[in-house]
Amino acid sequence: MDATQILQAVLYILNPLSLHENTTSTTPAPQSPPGPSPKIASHSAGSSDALALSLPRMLFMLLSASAVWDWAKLLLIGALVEGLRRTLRTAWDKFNKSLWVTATFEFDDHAADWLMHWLSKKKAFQSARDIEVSTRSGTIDDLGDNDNQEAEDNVVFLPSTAQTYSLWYKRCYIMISRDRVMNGGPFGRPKDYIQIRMLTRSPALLRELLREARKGYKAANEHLIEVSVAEDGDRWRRVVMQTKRSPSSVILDPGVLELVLNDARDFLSSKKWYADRGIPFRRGYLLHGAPGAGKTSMIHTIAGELGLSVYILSLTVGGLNDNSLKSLISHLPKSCIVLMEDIDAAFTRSIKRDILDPEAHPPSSSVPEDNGDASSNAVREMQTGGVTLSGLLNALDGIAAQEGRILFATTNSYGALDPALLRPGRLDLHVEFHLASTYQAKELFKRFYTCAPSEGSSHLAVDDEKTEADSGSGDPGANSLPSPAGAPYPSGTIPMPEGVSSVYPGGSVHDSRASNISEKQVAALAERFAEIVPPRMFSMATLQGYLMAYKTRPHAAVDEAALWVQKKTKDRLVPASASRTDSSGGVTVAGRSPVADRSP
Ligand SMILES: Nc1ncnc2c1ncn2[C@@H]1O[C@H](COP(=O)(O)OP(=O)(O)OP(=O)(O)O)[C@@H](O)[C@H]1O
Repeated sequence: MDATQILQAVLYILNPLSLHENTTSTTPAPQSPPGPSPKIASHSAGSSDALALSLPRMLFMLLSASAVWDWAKLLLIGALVEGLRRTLRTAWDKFNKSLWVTATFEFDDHAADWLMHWLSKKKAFQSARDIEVSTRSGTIDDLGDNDNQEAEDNVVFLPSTAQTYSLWYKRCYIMISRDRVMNGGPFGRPKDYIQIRMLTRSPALLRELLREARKGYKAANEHLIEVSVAEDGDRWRRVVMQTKRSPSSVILDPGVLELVLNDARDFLSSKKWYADRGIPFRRGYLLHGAPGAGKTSMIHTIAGELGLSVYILSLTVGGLNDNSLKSLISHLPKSCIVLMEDIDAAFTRSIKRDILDPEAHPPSSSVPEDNGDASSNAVREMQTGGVTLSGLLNALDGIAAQEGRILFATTNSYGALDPALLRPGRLDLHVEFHLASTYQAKELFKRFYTCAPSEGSSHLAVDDEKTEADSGSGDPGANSLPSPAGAPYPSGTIPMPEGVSSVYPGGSVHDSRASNISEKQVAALAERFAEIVPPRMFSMATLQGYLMAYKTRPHAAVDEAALWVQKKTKDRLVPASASRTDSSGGVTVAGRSPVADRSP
C-alpha cells in the first residue's frame, strides 16, 4: 500500500457519509417502525461503531512497514528540497556579498555625518520623494540656500528609514539605506544605522568615498565646532555645531589667551618630544575664579583655533557614576577637548558662586543659602551624583591615556579642590580669572559698538560728523518705534510686557536703529565708561548684560553707567573679590609657566 492509498483510506474513514454508506451496506439495519428518531439513533450508533472498528485498522495501516517507508521517503524528499533551498540561498548570499562592499555606521558616529553630508550633495537625495525632516543639529545643514528660512530654523533632511537611495559613484552603483534597530528588545532604545553598499569587489573605492565625504564635511564645517555632552550617564550626544568664536571676542588681559593657546598648540605638536623622554603625552588646564569672567568662552575660542571638538562633561549629571564616567572617557574620539565644568561641584557639597560674584545674587535673591538644614542636604545629595574622587582621578588619567586629548576643567572654588586633582600631570596649568579690570571694561565697550556691520545695518558708519546728537535724541532711531498709543518709547527701550522679566533693564531692538558713530568716538566713550566702572567689581558677563540694554545707544550707556553702578553697589554685599584686586591684570596663571606654581 502506497502513501496515496493510505491517504485515501484516512479520508474515507474520516468522511461520515462514507461511514454511513459503509455501515448500511455491510450491516443490514434491523426492521424498525418508520419515524425520524430511530433513524438518527441507528445512524449515530453505526458511525461510532465504524470509527471504533476503523481506528485500529487505520493505525495498523499507518504503522505497517511499507507505510513507514513511504513516510520516510516523504520526509527525505522534503529534507532534500529544504537543504537544496538553503544551500542555494547561502550560495546566492555569498555570491551577492562578493559583488558588494558593505559598510555600516552608527547614526551618531562621525563617519555617518560625513556620509550624510556627502549624500546631501547628490541628486539622488535631493530629488528623493521620501525623506525625514528633523531639527537635530549638525547633520546636513546646507541643503538649501543658507539665507533661507530652513537654514535659520536649523531644519535638516535625513534619509528616510523606509527608502534605499541608489546612485552612481565613479561608475560604481551604490545603495544607501538607514535602518532602525531596537537595542535591548521592544522596550529598548532605538538605534539608527546607515548602511552603504557598493557594487564592487574592491574596498578601496569605499575608502575613497569616505575620504571625499570627510573632506567635504570638514570644508563645509570649517567655521564650526562640534559640541557634545554626556547623555544618559554613559554616551555622548552632539548638541550643537557652534560657530567658532574669534579670539578677539574674548577680552582677557593681554597675553593670557595667547599663553594658553600657544601652550596647547605646542603640546599637540610635541608628541615625539614626549615619547622620546618617556613623559606621558597629556596636558590639563584648570580655569578658576569668578563666574562670568570668560572661562568657558576662552575654551571655546581655543577649540575653534585648534579645530577640535568639545566634549562637555558635568560631574553632577544624573546617572553618572565611576563606571559610566570611565565608559564615557573611553568613547571619546582621538583628538578633542574635554571640558569638565564645575569640577568642584561633585565634591564641595555647596554652592560657592555667591562668594565670588555677589552682584549676581543680591541678598534678596532666591538662591538658597547652604545652612546645613535637611533641604540643603538634599540639594547636596543631588549635586554629588555617583562619582567618587578616585573615580574622577582615574577618569582624568584615562583622558590623558588617550593621545591628543586636552582636558580643561573649570571651577569657581579653587580652594575646595582636592590636591590630588591639582597635581601636575592631571591639571598642569592653572589660570585664575578675576572680575573685570578697567582694561577689560574699556575693550568690552569698544567691541560692543564697533562690530563689523551686518547686511542692511548702519552699524558703525565712519562719518565722524554724524553723531548721536545729530539725530536729535542722542540715540538715532531711538524714537522710531512707536508705542501702542502712537507716542514713541523714551530712550528707545521697549517696555517688558506684564509678567515678563529680564535681567537687563529693558529690551531694545537691533540693527535698523544702530548708531552712526566712528571708532574714534567709540574709543572716547569706552574710556569714559571704563573710568566709571570700578575695577574688579563686576564680571564681564554683568557688564555685557548692562550694555545689552543699550545695544544701539552708546552715549546713553555711558551717561547712565554711574547711576547703574551706584544702584548695583547698593544692591549687593561688599564683594569678597574686591579685596583681592590683582595687579596682574585679571588673570593669574600658575603651573608650568613664568608665574608662581599654585599646584601642590
Ligand atoms: N572676558 C570676556 N570677554 C568677552 N565676553 C565675556 C568675557 N567673560 C564673559 N563674557 C561673556 O559673558 C558670558 C558668560 O561667559 P562665560 O560662560 O565664558 O563665563 P564663565 O567664566 O565660564 O562663567 P561660569 O563660571 O559661570 O561658567 C558670555 O556671554 C561671554 O560672552
